[in-house]
Amino acid sequence: MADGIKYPELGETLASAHPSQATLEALRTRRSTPADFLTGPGPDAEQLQDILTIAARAPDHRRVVPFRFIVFEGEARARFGLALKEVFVENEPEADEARAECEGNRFLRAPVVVAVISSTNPNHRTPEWEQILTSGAVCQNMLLAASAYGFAAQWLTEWYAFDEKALAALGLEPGEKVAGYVYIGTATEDPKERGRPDMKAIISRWGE
Ligand SMILES: Cc1cc2nc3c(=O)[nH]c(=O)nc-3n(C[C@H](O)[C@H](O)[C@H](O)COP(=O)(O)O)c2cc1C
Repeated sequence: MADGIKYPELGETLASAHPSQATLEALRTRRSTPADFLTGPGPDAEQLQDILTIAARAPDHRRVVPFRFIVFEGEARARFGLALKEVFVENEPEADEARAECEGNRFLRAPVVVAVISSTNPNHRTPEWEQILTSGAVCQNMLLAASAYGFAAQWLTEWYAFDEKALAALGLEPGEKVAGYVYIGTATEDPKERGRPDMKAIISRWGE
């Protein structure tokens, strides 16, 4: 646990709400930063531990904990990249070397990459659908915690979240899936606002 960071004890009474204009403003203006626009520094060990601990507080029906994290830092990013490159070349033997090199460098785009693994228990009383949703909430919590620490981030899947050989290289157990690779670092360029949902189109009031 990071020095000075206090996590609640089991059974401790907690605030039922956290009124904060700063939080509202951060949520109103939240944006992902594309991985290509990330660089160092990234979170240090204590910050990352806290970011992961916050992410793991996502809503989780009956505390199944249907997720786990695989962290990529330092030279592990390049080492995993070699495995990705190998899979890519096997899948696309016609592709040129520059493209293969690019695939091998994917994890080098950010100082820290966290693979959020959806690891559901299909035999549990909690429907698997709910367990899957928890992993999405974990990823979003991670983005918000990273942002509150001053880091930029992006939640990606890309092809290597779905390729069987890439998943084997990642070390997934049967039935596990990648909910996302969360790239965390410092933005080289601030993002611009993108289109947002037409709220009128997505809100209805039942019975009206
Ligand atoms: C499960 C999931 C997977 C995603 N995978 C990709 C991806 O592979 N490539 C990509 O460009 N964006 C991907 N995105 C979208 C980005 O994370 C991001 O949401 C998008 O760039 C819009 O930016 P915003 O978060 O600021 O709205 C994914 C989002 C989710 C929720």
